[in-house]
Amino acid sequence: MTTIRATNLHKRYGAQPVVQDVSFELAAGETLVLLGPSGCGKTTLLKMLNRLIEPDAGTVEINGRDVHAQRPEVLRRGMGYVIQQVGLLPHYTVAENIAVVPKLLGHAPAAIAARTEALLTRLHLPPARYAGQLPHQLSGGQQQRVGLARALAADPPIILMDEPFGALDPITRASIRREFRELDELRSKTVVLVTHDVTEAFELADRILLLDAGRVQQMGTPRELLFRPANDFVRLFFAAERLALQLRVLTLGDVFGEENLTEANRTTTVHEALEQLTGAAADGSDTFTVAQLMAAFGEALQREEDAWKR
Ligand SMILES: Nc1ncnc2c1ncn2[C@@H]1O[C@H](COP(=O)(O)OP(=O)(O)OP(=O)(O)O)[C@@H](O)[C@H]1O
Repeated sequence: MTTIRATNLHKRYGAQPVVQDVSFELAAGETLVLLGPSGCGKTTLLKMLNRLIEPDAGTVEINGRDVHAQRPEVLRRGMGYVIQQVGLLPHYTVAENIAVVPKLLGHAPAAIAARTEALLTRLHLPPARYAGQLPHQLSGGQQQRVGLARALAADPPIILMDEPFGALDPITRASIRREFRELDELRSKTVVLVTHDVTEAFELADRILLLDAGRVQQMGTPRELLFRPANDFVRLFFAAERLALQLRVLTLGDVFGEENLTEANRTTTVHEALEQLTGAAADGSDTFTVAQLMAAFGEALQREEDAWKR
């Protein structure tokens, strides 16, 4: 089922077109990453989805209803929103910050408390320690987790995220990204996430919408963008990190053949497998070595490139 449908969106500021004729459809449960260079219109496009910005032309429908037919504040309560600056209320505790939207929606206090506890636990912020703290007592990564908990608190079916990990150092960023991927809570949600970080896009996206100067250059799976770029812009955009991205796109199933693997292993990416083989937790019980993996990866890449050429 289509959850979000954007049709022929246009936006200009003065003479500068910022979003030009953008259309896309998103199914329930999909994660779409809006990717592109600085100033290409990602944030503007995201904000059109919850009416923080109104388009000059074009429509946005959520579950078949034009967002223009809905009051912005009602629309926004149904869509979680996470931004880089987090925007926690400084004089409210972590728990109070998370409860803002459920309270507005009139949820019962006991239900709100239970939900807050569950979310904090799942996001590795033990409630006994963190629920009563103020935002300034938390690290940037912890604040970002609270921002995510707040967006999830009222269990909205759609979550919009604008550079949610942008303010974090690279190590915290990678670990929060991993938690984010593994959060059951998010699996069923429709997520639209803005980033200019190519690796982040490849790790999180079901599909990527790559923009340049307000225009869609290509929309597709990470694999499609990497192996079947629609134009030179797309090809060059990924050129510098091509190998790292190929490691993230190809799975053990692609490399060794699905029939040779357990179900759990098939969808492990080559990148993850390399981390496991070389990381601190490696216990020597693996059925292949780094050298075997890299050789098979090289062959799989060749097969992939040949397949797209045909
Ligand atoms: N309120 C505004 N008035 C005038 N120009 C604006 C306004 N908001 C955005 N712009 C311009 O529109 C263009 C797109 O901005 P937008 O924030 O959507 O880009 P972005 O892709 O999200 O960029 P970044 O990755 O740097 O955040 C930029 O050139 C920006 O300067």
